[in-house]
Amino acid sequence: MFVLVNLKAYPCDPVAVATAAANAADDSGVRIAVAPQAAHLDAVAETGVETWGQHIDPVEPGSQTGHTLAETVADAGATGTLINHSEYRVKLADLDGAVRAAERAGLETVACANNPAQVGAAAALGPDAVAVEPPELIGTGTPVSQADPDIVEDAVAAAAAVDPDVDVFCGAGISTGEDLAAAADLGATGVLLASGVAKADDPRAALDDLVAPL
Ligand SMILES: O=C[C@H](O)COP(=O)(O)O
Repeated sequence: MFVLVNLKAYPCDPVAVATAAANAADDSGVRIAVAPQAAHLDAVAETGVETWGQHIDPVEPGSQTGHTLAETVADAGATGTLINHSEYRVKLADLDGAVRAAERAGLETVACANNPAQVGAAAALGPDAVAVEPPELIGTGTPVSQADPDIVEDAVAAAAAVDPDVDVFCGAGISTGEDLAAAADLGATGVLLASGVAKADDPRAALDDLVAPL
């Protein structure tokens, strides 16, 4: 299982969380990545943790003020990026363009989707993985694997029907090892989570609990 921790815009210390994640990954052998704000990519990457962007734009180098360029994200030390997070949705054409931009820059991609139908559409664009997240469960602490297990299984089926090479992750409300194990049982090969770690008093303890069943 891949554990992708999105720090969103939470007022946490990104380097402290990244250091905790790097140590938890080293000690457990579990793949853990951290996606900080774009301005914190360099500092997070310097901790040695696998570092991801939260977003890239479907633009090429050049006259593109205010956009997040895939190459810059890679230069800052990221090896992958989220695209189309529920809190930063993009048009289908821009999702396509962002996946192509990530390929150009050598970034791995996780395209987010709200439901299995969107998972199928996103998978058709050839990201490395899709992450299904019911928006109403984000930040609630109620895990998608418990509140809506069918959506995870249906997302796995929807992606497999389009492109069996696209991995399926799930997210929303995941914060414990039990949640992570339930996601794996439903066919997910990774989880996308945020508040359970970014808002934890002790991020290292939260991460250790998450990966304990693996
Ligand atoms: O990117 C992460 C997801 O939106 C899940 O957030 P959450 O773990 O706070 O529910």
